[in-house]
Amino acid sequence: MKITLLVVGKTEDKYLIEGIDKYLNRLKHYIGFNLVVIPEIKNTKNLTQAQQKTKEAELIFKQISNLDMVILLDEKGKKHSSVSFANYLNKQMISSVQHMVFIIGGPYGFDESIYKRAGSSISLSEMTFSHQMVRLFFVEQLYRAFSILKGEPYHHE
Ligand SMILES: C[S@@+](CC[C@H](N)C(=O)[O-])C[C@H]1O[C@@H](n2cnc3c(N)ncnc32)[C@H](O)[C@@H]1O
Repeated sequence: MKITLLVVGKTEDKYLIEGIDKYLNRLKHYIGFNLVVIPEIKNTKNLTQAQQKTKEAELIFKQISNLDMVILLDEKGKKHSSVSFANYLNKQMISSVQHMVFIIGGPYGFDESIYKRAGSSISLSEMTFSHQMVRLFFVEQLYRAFSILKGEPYHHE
Protein backbone atom coordinates (compact mmCIF):
# COMPACT_ATOMS: atom_id res chain seq x y z
CA MET A 1 0.00 0.00 0.00
CA LYS A 2 1.06 3.59 -0.55
CA ILE A 3 -0.27 6.82 0.92
CA THR A 4 -0.72 10.18 -0.76
CA LEU A 5 -1.53 13.40 1.06
CA LEU A 6 -3.16 16.03 -1.16
CA VAL A 7 -3.01 19.60 0.13
CA VAL A 8 -4.35 22.78 -1.40
CA GLY A 9 -1.78 25.56 -1.65
CA LYS A 10 1.97 25.57 -1.07
CA THR A 11 3.17 25.39 2.53
CA GLU A 12 4.15 28.98 3.26
CA ASP A 13 5.82 29.21 6.66
CA LYS A 14 9.38 28.05 7.22
CA TYR A 15 8.56 26.50 10.60
CA LEU A 16 5.85 24.37 8.96
CA ILE A 17 8.05 23.36 6.02
CA GLU A 18 10.77 22.25 8.45
CA GLY A 19 8.30 20.37 10.67
CA ILE A 20 6.64 18.61 7.74
CA ASP A 21 10.03 17.63 6.25
CA LYS A 22 11.11 16.19 9.59
CA TYR A 23 8.15 13.78 9.72
CA LEU A 24 8.22 12.99 6.00
CA ASN A 25 11.85 11.94 6.33
CA ARG A 26 10.89 9.62 9.18
CA LEU A 27 7.77 8.31 7.43
CA LYS A 28 9.64 7.19 4.33
CA HIS A 29 11.20 4.36 6.36
CA TYR A 30 7.73 2.89 6.88
CA ILE A 31 5.65 3.45 3.76
CA GLY A 32 5.64 4.82 0.23
CA PHE A 33 4.39 8.34 0.80
CA ASN A 34 3.70 11.23 -1.57
CA LEU A 35 2.82 14.82 -0.72
CA VAL A 36 1.00 16.46 -3.64
CA VAL A 37 0.28 20.20 -3.67
CA ILE A 38 -2.81 21.38 -5.56
CA PRO A 39 -2.53 25.06 -6.52
CA GLU A 40 -4.78 27.22 -4.37
CA ILE A 41 -7.29 29.15 -6.52
CA LYS A 42 -6.86 32.75 -5.40
CA ASN A 43 -9.68 35.22 -5.70
CA THR A 44 -8.04 37.22 -8.50
CA LYS A 45 -11.05 37.02 -10.83
CA ASN A 46 -13.69 37.92 -8.25
CA LEU A 47 -14.69 34.29 -7.86
CA THR A 48 -17.00 33.38 -5.01
CA GLN A 49 -15.69 30.98 -2.34
CA ALA A 50 -17.93 28.28 -3.86
CA GLN A 51 -16.43 28.87 -7.32
CA GLN A 52 -12.90 28.72 -5.91
CA LYS A 53 -13.70 25.41 -4.19
CA THR A 54 -15.20 24.00 -7.41
CA LYS A 55 -12.05 24.88 -9.36
CA GLU A 56 -9.86 23.34 -6.64
CA ALA A 57 -12.04 20.21 -6.78
CA GLU A 58 -11.41 19.89 -10.53
CA LEU A 59 -7.67 19.90 -9.82
CA ILE A 60 -8.09 17.40 -6.99
CA PHE A 61 -10.04 15.00 -9.23
CA LYS A 62 -7.13 14.99 -11.69
CA GLN A 63 -4.96 13.50 -8.94
CA ILE A 64 -7.19 10.62 -7.90
CA SER A 65 -8.19 7.46 -9.67
CA ASN A 66 -11.35 5.37 -9.31
CA LEU A 67 -9.58 2.70 -7.29
CA ASP A 68 -8.11 5.07 -4.72
CA MET A 69 -9.48 5.09 -1.18
CA VAL A 70 -10.15 8.77 -0.50
CA ILE A 71 -10.30 10.06 3.07
CA LEU A 72 -10.88 13.72 3.92
CA LEU A 73 -9.37 15.56 6.82
CA ASP A 74 -12.38 17.39 8.17
CA GLU A 75 -13.20 18.77 11.59
CA LYS A 76 -16.62 17.05 11.44
CA GLY A 77 -15.14 13.67 10.56
CA LYS A 78 -14.55 10.59 12.69
CA LYS A 79 -12.30 11.04 15.70
CA HIS A 80 -9.60 8.53 16.48
CA SER A 81 -7.09 8.09 19.24
CA SER A 82 -3.57 7.67 17.86
CA VAL A 83 -3.78 3.94 18.60
CA SER A 84 -7.12 3.53 16.86
CA PHE A 85 -5.81 5.49 13.87
CA ALA A 86 -2.81 3.12 13.74
CA ASN A 87 -5.18 0.13 13.81
CA TYR A 88 -7.32 1.71 11.10
CA LEU A 89 -4.25 2.08 8.85
CA ASN A 90 -3.20 -1.47 9.58
CA LYS A 91 -6.64 -2.75 8.60
CA GLN A 92 -6.32 -1.05 5.21
CA MET A 93 -2.80 -2.43 4.72
CA ILE A 94 -3.86 -6.03 5.28
CA SER A 95 -6.96 -5.62 3.11
CA SER A 96 -6.82 -5.07 -0.64
CA VAL A 97 -6.38 -1.28 -0.44
CA GLN A 98 -3.48 -0.27 -2.69
CA HIS A 99 -3.58 3.49 -2.37
CA MET A 100 -4.97 5.69 0.40
CA VAL A 101 -5.39 9.33 -0.54
CA PHE A 102 -5.89 11.75 2.35
CA ILE A 103 -6.99 15.26 1.40
CA ILE A 104 -6.69 18.51 3.35
CA GLY A 105 -8.97 21.23 2.00
CA GLY A 106 -8.11 24.80 1.13
CA PRO A 107 -8.87 27.80 3.36
CA TYR A 108 -12.63 27.45 2.69
CA GLY A 109 -12.81 23.67 2.96
CA PHE A 110 -14.10 21.23 0.32
CA ASP A 111 -16.46 21.45 -2.62
CA GLU A 112 -19.54 19.22 -2.30
CA SER A 113 -18.23 16.98 -5.13
CA ILE A 114 -15.21 16.06 -2.99
CA TYR A 115 -17.43 15.12 -0.02
CA LYS A 116 -19.40 12.89 -2.40
CA ARG A 117 -16.27 11.16 -3.75
CA ALA A 118 -14.69 10.53 -0.35
CA GLY A 119 -15.34 7.25 1.42
CA SER A 120 -14.89 8.76 4.86
CA SER A 121 -13.43 11.67 6.79
CA ILE A 122 -11.20 11.99 9.81
CA SER A 123 -11.20 14.79 12.37
CA LEU A 124 -8.06 15.71 14.30
CA SER A 125 -10.07 17.85 16.73
CA GLU A 126 -13.38 19.69 16.95
CA MET A 127 -11.35 22.87 16.68
CA THR A 128 -10.65 24.31 13.24
CA PHE A 129 -6.99 24.50 12.25
CA SER A 130 -5.58 26.47 9.36
CA HIS A 131 -5.18 24.41 6.19
CA GLN A 132 -1.45 25.10 6.51
CA MET A 133 -1.08 23.81 10.07
CA VAL A 134 -3.20 20.72 9.77
CA ARG A 135 -0.72 19.16 7.32
CA LEU A 136 2.00 19.21 10.00
CA PHE A 137 -0.32 17.73 12.65
CA PHE A 138 -1.42 15.01 10.24
CA VAL A 139 2.03 13.90 9.08
CA GLU A 140 3.10 13.69 12.73
CA GLN A 141 0.07 11.48 13.44
CA LEU A 142 0.88 9.29 10.44
CA TYR A 143 4.43 8.86 11.68
CA ARG A 144 3.13 8.16 15.20
CA ALA A 145 0.71 5.56 13.81
CA PHE A 146 3.49 3.65 12.03
CA SER A 147 5.75 3.84 15.06
CA ILE A 148 2.88 2.31 17.11
CA LEU A 149 2.43 -0.48 14.56
CA LYS A 150 6.18 -1.20 14.67
CA GLY A 151 6.19 -1.18 18.50
CA GLU A 152 8.75 1.62 18.56
CA PRO A 153 9.11 3.87 21.59
CA TYR A 154 7.99 7.19 20.00
CA HIS A 155 4.43 6.82 21.35
CA HIS A 156 3.91 6.58 25.13
CA GLU A 157 0.45 5.94 26.50
C1 LIG B 1 -9.59 26.36 7.64
S1 LIG B 1 -10.15 24.73 7.37
C2 LIG B 1 -11.66 24.98 6.47
C3 LIG B 1 -12.78 25.31 7.36
C4 LIG B 1 -14.08 25.39 6.62
N1 LIG B 1 -14.95 26.28 7.35
C5 LIG B 1 -14.80 24.05 6.49
O1 LIG B 1 -16.00 24.02 6.66
O2 LIG B 1 -14.18 23.01 6.21
C6 LIG B 1 -9.12 24.16 6.08
C7 LIG B 1 -8.95 22.66 5.99
O3 LIG B 1 -8.14 22.22 7.08
C8 LIG B 1 -8.52 20.92 7.48
N2 LIG B 1 -8.87 20.96 8.92
C9 LIG B 1 -9.00 22.06 9.69
N3 LIG B 1 -9.30 21.71 10.95
C10 LIG B 1 -9.34 20.36 10.99
C11 LIG B 1 -9.57 19.39 12.01
N4 LIG B 1 -9.84 19.75 13.26
N5 LIG B 1 -9.52 18.09 11.69
C12 LIG B 1 -9.25 17.70 10.43
N6 LIG B 1 -9.01 18.56 9.41
C13 LIG B 1 -9.06 19.87 9.69
C14 LIG B 1 -9.68 20.49 6.59
O4 LIG B 1 -9.18 19.67 5.56
C15 LIG B 1 -10.21 21.81 6.05
O5 LIG B 1 -10.81 21.65 4.78
